[in-house]
Amino acid sequence: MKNLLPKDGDAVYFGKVFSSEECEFWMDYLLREIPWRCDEVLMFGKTIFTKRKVAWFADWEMEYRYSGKTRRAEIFPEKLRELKTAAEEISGAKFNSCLLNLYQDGSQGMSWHSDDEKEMLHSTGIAALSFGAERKFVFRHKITKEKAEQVLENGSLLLMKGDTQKFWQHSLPISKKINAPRISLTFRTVAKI
Ligand SMILES: O=C(O)CCC(=O)C(=O)O
Ligand SMILES: [Fe+2]
Repeated sequence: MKNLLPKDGDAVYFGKVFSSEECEFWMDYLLREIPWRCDEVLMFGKTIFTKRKVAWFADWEMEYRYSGKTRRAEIFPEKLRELKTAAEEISGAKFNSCLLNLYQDGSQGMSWHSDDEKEMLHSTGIAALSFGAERKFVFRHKITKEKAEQVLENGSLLLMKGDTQKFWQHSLPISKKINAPRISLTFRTVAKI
């Protein structure tokens, strides 16, 4: 367990928290059972559809804002709660929602951003579980432009908390060498509105 950031935030990498068998089970389950769809995001005032696919779940049918758009989350499927419970037990925090991301291969990634929507309660942080292909995850300080990176392993957990979103952006860079899918589950706490 280590903090990946030299200052202004806590990004704790727990490494692998699931066995290979568990990873295989979850990858298969998530690919088959999640209603994946392309995401709509606002880019320079225009709506675009992402190559990456997403799904949102929450404890109740909540509305939330992400990337300039208001969406509605579906209720957590019972099975998926097992992953939420695991993320909560390991991180010691509680979450009420989850954004799942599916990257079919290394041609799909996520550009620089902070998860700093005002409805997000930052005290608990964001816990990200990774399954499938190993991908590099990079942090960049908003002022000094310092960088920190970590390869997110199959079955690993990353917890971003404290001032991380305030001072750092993060991204999942494209890597043409990778031709297997990766799924991330990013557990969050959204304020009731
Ligand atoms: O896929 C990842 O690990 C990162 C996802 C992310 O940054 C997000 O969902 O906000
Ligand atoms: Fe993010």
